Amino acid sequence: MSGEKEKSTVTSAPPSPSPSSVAPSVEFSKGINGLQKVILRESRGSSAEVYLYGGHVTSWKNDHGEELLFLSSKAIFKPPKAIRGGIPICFPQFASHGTLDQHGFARNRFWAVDEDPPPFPTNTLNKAFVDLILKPSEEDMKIWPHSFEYRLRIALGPGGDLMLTSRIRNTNSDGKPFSFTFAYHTYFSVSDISEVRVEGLETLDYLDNLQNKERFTEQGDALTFESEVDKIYLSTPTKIAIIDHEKKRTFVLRKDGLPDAVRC
Ligand SMILES: O=P(O)(O)OC[C@H]1O[C@@H](O)[C@H](O)[C@@H](O)[C@@H]1O
Repeated sequence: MSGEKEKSTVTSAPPSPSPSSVAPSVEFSKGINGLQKVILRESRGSSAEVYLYGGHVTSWKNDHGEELLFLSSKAIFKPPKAIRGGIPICFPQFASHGTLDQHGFARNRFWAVDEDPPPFPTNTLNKAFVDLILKPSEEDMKIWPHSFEYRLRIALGPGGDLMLTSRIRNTNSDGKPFSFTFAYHTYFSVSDISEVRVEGLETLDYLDNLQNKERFTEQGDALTFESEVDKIYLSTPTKIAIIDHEKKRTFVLRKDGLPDAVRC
Protein backbone atom coordinates (compact mmCIF):
# COMPACT_ATOMS: atom_id res chain seq x y z
CA MET A 1 0.00 0.00 0.00
CA SER A 2 2.90 2.35 0.16
CA GLY A 3 5.89 3.20 -1.98
CA GLU A 4 7.20 5.60 -4.54
CA LYS A 5 6.24 3.91 -7.75
CA GLU A 6 3.08 1.93 -7.93
CA LYS A 7 1.94 0.21 -11.03
CA SER A 8 -1.04 -1.90 -11.74
CA THR A 9 -2.23 -3.43 -14.96
CA VAL A 10 -5.49 -5.20 -15.49
CA THR A 11 -6.34 -7.29 -18.48
CA SER A 12 -9.59 -8.98 -19.24
CA ALA A 13 -9.52 -12.21 -21.21
CA PRO A 14 -10.11 -13.55 -23.74
CA PRO A 15 -8.78 -10.85 -26.10
CA SER A 16 -10.72 -10.36 -29.28
CA PRO A 17 -9.10 -11.01 -32.66
CA SER A 18 -10.88 -8.02 -34.29
CA PRO A 19 -8.68 -6.15 -36.76
CA SER A 20 -6.86 -2.93 -36.03
CA SER A 21 -8.59 0.11 -37.59
CA VAL A 22 -8.21 3.52 -35.92
CA ALA A 23 -5.19 5.00 -34.13
CA PRO A 24 -5.27 5.37 -30.34
CA SER A 25 -6.90 8.66 -29.32
CA VAL A 26 -7.35 10.92 -26.31
CA GLU A 27 -10.38 13.21 -26.15
CA PHE A 28 -11.22 15.83 -23.56
CA SER A 29 -14.89 16.50 -22.91
CA LYS A 30 -17.51 17.32 -20.30
CA GLY A 31 -19.03 14.45 -18.35
CA ILE A 32 -21.78 14.16 -15.75
CA ASN A 33 -22.64 17.48 -14.05
CA GLY A 34 -20.25 19.25 -16.43
CA LEU A 35 -17.20 17.66 -14.79
CA GLN A 36 -14.21 17.39 -17.09
CA LYS A 37 -13.34 13.94 -18.32
CA VAL A 38 -10.83 12.31 -20.64
CA ILE A 39 -11.76 9.48 -22.99
CA LEU A 40 -9.02 7.08 -24.06
CA ARG A 41 -9.67 4.92 -27.10
CA GLU A 42 -7.39 2.30 -28.54
CA SER A 43 -7.22 0.94 -32.04
CA ARG A 44 -9.30 -2.23 -31.63
CA GLY A 45 -12.21 -0.44 -29.97
CA SER A 46 -11.62 -0.62 -26.23
CA SER A 47 -11.94 2.61 -24.21
CA ALA A 48 -11.60 4.16 -20.78
CA GLU A 49 -12.99 7.31 -19.16
CA VAL A 50 -11.17 9.30 -16.53
CA TYR A 51 -12.61 12.17 -14.49
CA LEU A 52 -10.19 14.89 -13.41
CA TYR A 53 -12.23 14.96 -10.22
CA GLY A 54 -10.46 12.30 -8.15
CA GLY A 55 -8.16 11.27 -11.04
CA HIS A 56 -10.87 8.66 -11.18
CA VAL A 57 -11.30 5.99 -13.88
CA THR A 58 -15.07 5.59 -14.15
CA SER A 59 -15.35 3.36 -17.20
CA TRP A 60 -13.26 0.72 -18.94
CA LYS A 61 -14.77 -1.07 -21.91
CA ASN A 62 -13.40 -3.94 -23.93
CA ASP A 63 -13.44 -4.04 -27.74
CA HIS A 64 -17.01 -5.43 -27.66
CA GLY A 65 -18.13 -2.31 -25.80
CA GLU A 66 -18.74 -4.29 -22.61
CA GLU A 67 -18.23 -2.36 -19.37
CA LEU A 68 -15.59 -3.97 -17.13
CA LEU A 69 -15.89 -1.69 -14.11
CA PHE A 70 -18.78 -1.35 -11.70
CA LEU A 71 -20.14 2.15 -11.14
CA SER A 72 -22.90 2.50 -8.58
CA SER A 73 -26.23 3.79 -9.82
CA LYS A 74 -26.03 5.99 -6.71
CA ALA A 75 -22.70 7.55 -7.80
CA ILE A 76 -23.59 11.22 -7.70
CA PHE A 77 -20.58 12.97 -9.32
CA LYS A 78 -20.98 15.91 -6.96
CA PRO A 79 -17.82 17.23 -5.30
CA PRO A 80 -16.85 16.98 -2.49
CA LYS A 81 -18.42 13.51 -2.48
CA ALA A 82 -16.17 10.76 -3.86
CA ILE A 83 -17.38 8.92 -6.94
CA ARG A 84 -18.66 5.49 -5.92
CA GLY A 85 -17.29 2.78 -8.21
CA GLY A 86 -14.67 2.64 -10.96
CA ILE A 87 -11.12 3.07 -9.64
CA PRO A 88 -10.94 5.45 -6.67
CA ILE A 89 -7.41 6.58 -5.74
CA CYS A 90 -6.94 6.22 -2.00
CA PHE A 91 -4.16 8.61 -0.96
CA PRO A 92 -2.42 9.64 1.29
CA GLN A 93 -4.31 7.22 3.48
CA PHE A 94 -5.89 3.90 2.75
CA ALA A 95 -9.13 3.13 4.61
CA SER A 96 -9.02 4.30 8.24
CA HIS A 97 -5.29 3.65 8.71
CA GLY A 98 -4.59 7.20 9.92
CA THR A 99 -6.21 10.42 11.09
CA LEU A 100 -7.69 11.54 7.76
CA ASP A 101 -11.16 10.74 6.49
CA GLN A 102 -11.65 7.26 5.02
CA HIS A 103 -9.32 6.68 2.01
CA GLY A 104 -7.63 10.11 2.20
CA PHE A 105 -8.42 13.16 0.10
CA ALA A 106 -7.01 12.49 -3.41
CA ARG A 107 -10.35 11.03 -4.53
CA ASN A 108 -12.09 14.28 -3.56
CA ARG A 109 -9.76 16.70 -5.30
CA PHE A 110 -9.60 18.12 -8.80
CA TRP A 111 -6.50 16.80 -10.52
CA ALA A 112 -4.82 18.70 -13.38
CA VAL A 113 -3.56 17.40 -16.68
CA ASP A 114 0.21 17.03 -16.38
CA GLU A 115 1.53 18.77 -19.48
CA ASP A 116 5.17 17.94 -18.87
CA PRO A 117 5.56 14.56 -17.16
CA PRO A 118 9.05 13.22 -16.57
CA PRO A 119 9.87 10.52 -19.12
CA PHE A 120 8.95 6.90 -18.60
CA PRO A 121 11.45 4.12 -19.24
CA THR A 122 8.86 2.11 -21.16
CA ASN A 123 7.53 2.83 -24.64
CA THR A 124 3.93 4.03 -24.60
CA LEU A 125 3.67 5.06 -28.25
CA ASN A 126 1.12 2.38 -29.07
CA LYS A 127 -1.05 3.31 -26.09
CA ALA A 128 -3.74 5.90 -25.50
CA PHE A 129 -2.79 7.63 -22.27
CA VAL A 130 -3.25 10.69 -20.10
CA ASP A 131 -0.99 12.10 -17.40
CA LEU A 132 -2.56 13.73 -14.36
CA ILE A 133 -1.04 15.54 -11.41
CA LEU A 134 -2.20 16.40 -7.91
CA LYS A 135 -0.48 18.87 -5.59
CA PRO A 136 -1.77 19.75 -2.11
CA SER A 137 -3.60 23.02 -1.53
CA GLU A 138 -3.00 25.16 1.53
CA GLU A 139 -6.13 23.62 3.04
CA ASP A 140 -4.78 20.12 2.38
CA MET A 141 -1.51 21.05 4.09
CA LYS A 142 -3.50 21.90 7.22
CA ILE A 143 -4.87 18.37 7.51
CA TRP A 144 -1.78 16.58 6.11
CA PRO A 145 1.30 18.80 6.46
CA HIS A 146 3.42 17.38 3.66
CA SER A 147 4.13 18.80 0.24
CA PHE A 148 3.99 16.34 -2.64
CA GLU A 149 3.49 15.89 -6.35
CA TYR A 150 1.42 12.88 -7.27
CA ARG A 151 1.68 12.00 -10.94
CA LEU A 152 -0.71 9.44 -12.34
CA ARG A 153 -0.50 7.97 -15.82
CA ILE A 154 -3.53 6.06 -17.07
CA ALA A 155 -2.82 4.12 -20.24
CA LEU A 156 -4.88 1.82 -22.43
CA GLY A 157 -2.87 -0.72 -24.39
CA PRO A 158 -3.62 -2.09 -27.87
CA GLY A 159 -5.11 -5.28 -26.39
CA GLY A 160 -7.42 -3.23 -24.17
CA ASP A 161 -5.33 -3.69 -21.02
CA LEU A 162 -5.52 -0.81 -18.56
CA MET A 163 -2.36 0.35 -16.80
CA LEU A 164 -2.13 2.85 -13.94
CA THR A 165 1.25 4.14 -12.82
CA SER A 166 1.65 6.37 -9.77
CA ARG A 167 4.75 8.45 -9.12
CA ILE A 168 4.71 10.27 -5.81
CA ARG A 169 7.42 12.80 -5.02
CA ASN A 170 8.22 14.48 -1.73
CA THR A 171 8.44 18.24 -2.40
CA ASN A 172 8.84 19.33 1.24
CA SER A 173 11.19 22.32 1.11
CA ASP A 174 13.15 21.02 4.12
CA GLY A 175 13.35 17.54 2.57
CA LYS A 176 11.57 16.05 5.59
CA PRO A 177 10.41 12.51 4.77
CA PHE A 178 6.77 11.43 5.07
CA SER A 179 5.01 8.13 4.88
CA PHE A 180 1.64 7.39 3.36
CA THR A 181 -0.64 4.53 2.48
CA PHE A 182 -2.16 4.16 -0.92
CA ALA A 183 -4.50 1.96 -2.98
CA TYR A 184 -6.27 1.68 -6.30
CA HIS A 185 -9.66 0.63 -4.94
CA THR A 186 -10.92 -0.97 -8.14
CA TYR A 187 -14.56 -2.01 -8.46
CA PHE A 188 -14.68 -4.79 -11.08
CA SER A 189 -17.95 -5.51 -12.81
CA VAL A 190 -18.97 -9.12 -12.23
CA SER A 191 -22.18 -11.11 -12.73
CA ASP A 192 -23.53 -12.84 -9.64
CA ILE A 193 -20.98 -12.58 -6.81
CA SER A 194 -21.58 -16.27 -6.02
CA GLU A 195 -20.10 -17.07 -9.46
CA VAL A 196 -16.83 -15.31 -8.75
CA ARG A 197 -13.55 -16.88 -7.58
CA VAL A 198 -10.25 -15.17 -6.78
CA GLU A 199 -6.93 -16.88 -7.45
CA GLY A 200 -3.59 -15.89 -5.95
CA LEU A 201 -4.58 -15.12 -2.36
CA GLU A 202 -4.99 -18.67 -1.05
CA THR A 203 -3.10 -19.50 2.19
CA LEU A 204 -2.05 -15.85 2.72
CA ASP A 205 -2.35 -13.86 5.92
CA TYR A 206 -4.96 -11.11 6.01
CA LEU A 207 -6.37 -8.42 8.28
CA ASP A 208 -10.12 -8.79 8.66
CA ASN A 209 -11.87 -5.42 8.57
CA LEU A 210 -15.05 -7.07 9.83
CA GLN A 211 -13.19 -8.34 12.92
CA ASN A 212 -11.30 -5.28 14.18
CA LYS A 213 -8.48 -5.75 11.65
CA GLU A 214 -7.44 -8.97 13.42
CA ARG A 215 -4.87 -11.06 11.57
CA PHE A 216 -5.82 -14.53 10.25
CA THR A 217 -4.51 -17.00 7.69
CA GLU A 218 -6.66 -17.95 4.69
CA GLN A 219 -7.43 -21.69 4.80
CA GLY A 220 -9.58 -22.64 1.80
CA ASP A 221 -8.09 -23.41 -1.61
CA ALA A 222 -10.75 -21.56 -3.63
CA LEU A 223 -11.63 -18.03 -2.56
CA THR A 224 -15.30 -17.33 -3.18
CA PHE A 225 -17.78 -14.85 -1.73
CA GLU A 226 -20.29 -16.62 0.52
CA SER A 227 -21.04 -13.70 2.83
CA GLU A 228 -19.78 -10.15 3.31
CA VAL A 229 -15.99 -10.02 2.90
CA ASP A 230 -13.64 -7.13 3.71
CA LYS A 231 -10.05 -8.38 3.98
CA ILE A 232 -6.60 -6.92 3.42
CA TYR A 233 -4.23 -9.65 2.23
CA LEU A 234 -0.57 -9.12 3.08
CA SER A 235 2.45 -9.69 0.80
CA THR A 236 0.41 -10.84 -2.17
CA PRO A 237 1.86 -12.15 -5.46
CA THR A 238 2.32 -9.83 -8.43
CA LYS A 239 -0.46 -11.65 -10.31
CA ILE A 240 -4.01 -12.12 -9.03
CA ALA A 241 -6.93 -13.44 -11.10
CA ILE A 242 -10.64 -12.75 -10.69
CA ILE A 243 -12.65 -15.43 -12.45
CA ASP A 244 -16.29 -14.79 -13.30
CA HIS A 245 -17.79 -18.18 -14.21
CA GLU A 246 -21.14 -16.80 -15.37
CA LYS A 247 -19.69 -14.17 -17.70
CA LYS A 248 -16.85 -16.51 -18.66
CA ARG A 249 -14.46 -13.63 -18.09
CA THR A 250 -11.18 -13.47 -16.19
CA PHE A 251 -9.56 -10.28 -14.96
CA VAL A 252 -5.81 -10.69 -14.60
CA LEU A 253 -4.31 -8.11 -12.28
CA ARG A 254 -0.56 -7.53 -12.40
CA LYS A 255 1.15 -5.17 -10.03
CA ASP A 256 4.52 -3.84 -9.10
CA GLY A 257 5.37 -2.09 -5.82
CA LEU A 258 1.99 -2.78 -4.22
CA PRO A 259 2.42 -5.63 -1.73
CA ASP A 260 -1.09 -5.86 -0.31
CA ALA A 261 -4.48 -6.48 -1.88
CA VAL A 262 -8.03 -5.82 -0.67
CA ARG A 263 -10.93 -8.19 -1.30
CA CYS A 264 -14.30 -6.65 -0.49
O1 LIG B 1 -17.38 3.60 1.10
P1 LIG B 1 -16.02 4.02 0.69
O2 LIG B 1 -15.45 5.09 1.59
O3 LIG B 1 -15.92 4.38 -0.74
O4 LIG B 1 -15.10 2.74 0.87
C1 LIG B 1 -15.35 1.54 0.20
C2 LIG B 1 -14.91 0.38 1.06
O5 LIG B 1 -13.52 0.45 1.24
C3 LIG B 1 -12.98 -0.61 2.01
O6 LIG B 1 -11.58 -0.51 2.03
C4 LIG B 1 -13.53 -0.54 3.39
O7 LIG B 1 -12.97 -1.57 4.20
C5 LIG B 1 -15.03 -0.72 3.31
O8 LIG B 1 -15.58 -0.67 4.59
C6 LIG B 1 -15.62 0.36 2.42
O9 LIG B 1 -16.99 0.13 2.23
